[in-house]
Amino acid sequence: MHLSDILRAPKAVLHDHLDGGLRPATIIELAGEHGYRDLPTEDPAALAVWFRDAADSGSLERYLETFAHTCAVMQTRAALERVAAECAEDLASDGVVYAEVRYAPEQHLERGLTLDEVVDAVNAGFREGERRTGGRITVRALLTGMRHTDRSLEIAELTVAHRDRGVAGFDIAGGEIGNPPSRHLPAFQHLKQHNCHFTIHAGEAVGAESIHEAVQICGAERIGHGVRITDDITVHDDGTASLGRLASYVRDNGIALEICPTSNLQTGAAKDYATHPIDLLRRLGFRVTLNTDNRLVSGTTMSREFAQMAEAFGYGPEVFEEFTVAAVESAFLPLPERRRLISEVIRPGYAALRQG
Ligand SMILES: O=c1[nH]cnc2c1ncn2[C@@H]1O[C@H](CO)[C@@H](O)[C@H]1O
Ligand SMILES: [Zn+2]
Repeated sequence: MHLSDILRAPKAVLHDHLDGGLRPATIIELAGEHGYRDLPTEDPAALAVWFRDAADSGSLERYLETFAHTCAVMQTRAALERVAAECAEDLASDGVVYAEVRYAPEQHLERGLTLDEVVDAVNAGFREGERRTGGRITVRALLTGMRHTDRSLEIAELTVAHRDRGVAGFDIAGGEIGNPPSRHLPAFQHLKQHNCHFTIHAGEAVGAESIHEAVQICGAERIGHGVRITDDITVHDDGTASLGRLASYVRDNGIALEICPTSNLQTGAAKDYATHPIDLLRRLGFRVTLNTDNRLVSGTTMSREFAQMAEAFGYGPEVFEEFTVAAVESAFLPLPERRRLISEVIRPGYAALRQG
């Protein structure tokens, strides 16, 4: 598949962090405005390389340290609006037609904004970005609770309060080791009580037990990463595979896995593209979606993830159409909107690609 076709293909991303995807030049400008002096360099190209290299350590904790610089410059209404608008523009120019973009409101309070003001600012930025692209993209926010802090219930309440106004669901993120999903059970119970959507980062730095908690104790509808579901899958010498009870449950219930290959290589959740579990999971019938995680920190785009997977596994447009349809089917959007996106945007887009 040619890069131009990959760029043109309609894409949907369910797992993309707002604070992991800033334009390097914007970080530098905002740092100037905020009086933030701790950036490792003031050259945009060098800054992009710095993020990717610093995050490429094989450890999730080290990967997450780089976010101190992006969060530092996302502390005012104007900065949040700008970053969100640019995020929508950048995704749209990469061919993304639907995006769920997540961030942790609690990380943007250093200069006096309230949680509600943070959410309003980011939403205003997304609306502005959608408008600038002429409506080529629809963006929804997911609000993230940080797993090492104690604000998840508050963020779950914030999610319920802002739903139907640009916020589609909730997530927890941050260091997985020592902070299991069950630690945030009250947040998930609140969301369930209010019929609200949520996904959980699980099975990235910790194995299947984290996914078990996320799905069976907390009730996650989707799993962020989830690659370590392979702990519960045995691949035999003849290439066949046996699934344990948890893997079967996740597959048979169509629980979407928000897979982010490049990020996994940086954090050590996977060894290389060629042996990334995405292909095994897809062949076994899991609901696989392909995602960026952090466009700046992982030095990637949706098109780049597609291209890496095309190279590693020979995927063509059929597989990318399958991933995209799976993503939209698992989106936290009302069903008629999901169906409309699939029948009016995704299917025709891939049909046009096949006709050349
Ligand atoms: O792959 C990941 N695993 C766990 N946490 C992450 C990942 N990527 C980003 N964040 C965390 O989510 C916060 C809100 O967006 C970021 O600040 C970062 O700390
Ligand atoms: Zn993530």
